[in-house]
Amino acid sequence: MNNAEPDGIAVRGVSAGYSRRTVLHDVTAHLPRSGVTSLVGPNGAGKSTLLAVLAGVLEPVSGAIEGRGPRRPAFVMQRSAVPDALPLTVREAVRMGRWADLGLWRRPSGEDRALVEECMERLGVLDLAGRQLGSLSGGQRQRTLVAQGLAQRPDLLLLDEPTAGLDQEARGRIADVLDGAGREGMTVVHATHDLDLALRAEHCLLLGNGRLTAQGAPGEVLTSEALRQVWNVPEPAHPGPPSPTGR
Ligand SMILES: Nc1ncnc2c1ncn2[C@@H]1O[C@H](COP(=O)(O)OP(=O)(O)OP(=O)(O)O)[C@@H](O)[C@H]1O
Repeated sequence: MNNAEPDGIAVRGVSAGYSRRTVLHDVTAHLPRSGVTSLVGPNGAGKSTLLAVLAGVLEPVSGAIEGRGPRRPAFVMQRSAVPDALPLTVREAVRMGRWADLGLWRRPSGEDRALVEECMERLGVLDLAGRQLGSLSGGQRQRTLVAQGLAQRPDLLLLDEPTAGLDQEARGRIADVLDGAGREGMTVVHATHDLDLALRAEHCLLLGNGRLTAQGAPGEVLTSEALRQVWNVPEPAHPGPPSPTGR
């Protein structure tokens, strides 16, 4: 399935922004192929902007992305970016994930239909297949959007805060699905404020103020010292509670 460069995806000196405002500055990073990378950083650090550049929907001002592979990346946006009133059922929304491969005229094959059912099943929304998106809870809608991303069978699966506002069970299910997608050969990149999810990834990029602060194994990158620095939190006068990484 995965036709990206064997070494993964290279982000080379990427600067990007909106109108004349540059918000991402000279980011050089490596995203390992067939695995999960988490993007961590405070609000406004540039995580969504980097995802948009990786997705190819935002042209960088300078620099380049190499090794994305020939297939169009799948970009699962924050569920708040999807209008509530979209008149679609869950099954129709997940089916839309097949559109890029089908083109305008080809009807979905049995294989396409089976893939749609499988993706709904993996995200636990099969029993909601006939429900309108607008009638779902936030977590159910989020799981539907992830199912739509998976149904695209991308080389590169990008997700913006896929577990935001979800309960423990739904977070665990999405984390399992992302791990599975990585094992199946997809390169998965997600922006998150969920440190547990970030720590489950194979690789992690820490962004602060539009710049890459650190990259590597999440347990090495997400130290309490590094998190304090990018979040601009002063050193505690007395030793505080241990960080999630225990470092
Ligand atoms: N469409 C846009 N037009 C103009 N500025 C934008 C746009 N999207 C984001 N920005 C600005 O770019 C900067 C980086 O935003 P971005 O959404 O990439 O950060 P983030 O790390 O994803 O934040 P969060 O954790 O809050 O989602 C912010 O200062 C933001 O205000």
